[in-house]
Amino acid sequence: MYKILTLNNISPLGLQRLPRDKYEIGSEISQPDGVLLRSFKMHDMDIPTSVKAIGRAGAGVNNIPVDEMTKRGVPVFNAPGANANAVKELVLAGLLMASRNIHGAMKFAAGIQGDDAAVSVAVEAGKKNFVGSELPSKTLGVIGLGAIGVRVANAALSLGMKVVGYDPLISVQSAWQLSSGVEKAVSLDSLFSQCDAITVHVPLIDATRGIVNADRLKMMPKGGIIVNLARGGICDDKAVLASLDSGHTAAYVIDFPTEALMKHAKVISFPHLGASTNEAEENCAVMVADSVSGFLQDGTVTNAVNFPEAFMPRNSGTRITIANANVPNMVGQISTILANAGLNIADLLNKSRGDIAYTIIDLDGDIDDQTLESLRGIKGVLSLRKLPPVA
Ligand SMILES: NC(=O)C1=CN([C@@H]2O[C@H](COP(=O)(O)OP(=O)(O)OC[C@H]3O[C@@H](n4cnc5c(N)ncnc54)[C@H](O)[C@@H]3O)[C@@H](O)[C@H]2O)C=CC1
Ligand SMILES: O=C(O)CCC(=O)C(=O)O
Repeated sequence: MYKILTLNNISPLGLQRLPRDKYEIGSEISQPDGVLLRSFKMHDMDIPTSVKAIGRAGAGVNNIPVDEMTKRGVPVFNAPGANANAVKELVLAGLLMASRNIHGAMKFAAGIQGDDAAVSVAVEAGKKNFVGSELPSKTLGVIGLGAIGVRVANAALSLGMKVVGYDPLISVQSAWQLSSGVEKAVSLDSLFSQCDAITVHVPLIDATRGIVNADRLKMMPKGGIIVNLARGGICDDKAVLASLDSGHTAAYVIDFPTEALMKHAKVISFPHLGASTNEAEENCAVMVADSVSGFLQDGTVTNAVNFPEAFMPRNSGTRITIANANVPNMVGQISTILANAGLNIADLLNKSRGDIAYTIIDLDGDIDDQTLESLRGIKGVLSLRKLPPVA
């Protein structure tokens, strides 16, 4: 029986992928084998040593101590692209809300008092204060062309906008999916200087913290719109507020409001709503539950942010999996110990990613505790698991 601790509500469709004859699931589970979460902040949590896998039902993993888990040899899985359409739709909504002053106009309309005739007079008199502008005459800058950025860029093109993108680390897959109509910015500064609206779709990491800052906001034409549905911290909120106050920036759409942001008339705040659709919640939960169960039951690795992809079909024997530092002669040391124990390797897969390597070995016969301890004793081994033969 595997024990799964849930730190947030996970869509039942995902939890159904973990059958109850094999999985005990709950929010109060002790000594869990796996953890499933969404935005719960794990940095201050004492993560039990029983944890073998963590599954983030979403994209961003800045709420998880990934480096610490890597040192423990614990994979952290996410659900790449599973909520991208949901975020794209809210970005487009935010862009339209800002460019058509929908937010202020709705507040005005909700505040009108009186009978039908009075309402009609107030509506016609008040609407001049909310004149907006249309998207086709505008240039959108998209920073980060991954699962979400590509969808936003392509959708904005189809709405008639000119689109400029920036992503020095763009993946081959994203490059294939990106419309050829999206122009490439040579630098962030160049993107800011040519865009009327800018939307960020990068992870929050040291390199992206504060990339929307006072100097770059000044490079934008007057009346610009900033959309941040990625993470608080990617935009320097103080600089954005100052630019809104000066009248240079027209609107800020944010999915991570703070007290100061929420009070501001030119800020459109959403309550971290980007991925909150039934479809996205189900997609994310299913994808990550499958990754976690694949790892717990078979040692396979799909969509981990800190482990290499690793898949080897299961034979009927005992399987061992080893995560170790990516240094020379690890496989040599492992196979020597197995040979000395009289164990034959039926199948072996060894993959690496950066500083970490991961090995799956199917054995003819069982492996005893002493041999397992010898393997654990190899310098550089981070974690080792023995998976019983498939029933
Ligand atoms: N508001 C919400 O509910 C949601 C927010 N997000 C946020 O959006 C972010 C992006 O999500 P996805 O597009 O799914 O991730 P992704 O991993 O598919 O794309 C991220 C892109 O950012 C690029 N990138 C990384 N560093 C960069 C840099 N310094 N400059 C420019 N580009 C850089 C990468 O090359 C990659 O193409 C997530 O990390 C998360 O923080 C994601 C889903 C929901
Ligand atoms: O689970 C959520 O609602 C948040 C989604 C998110 O921020 C992400 O996937 O990075």
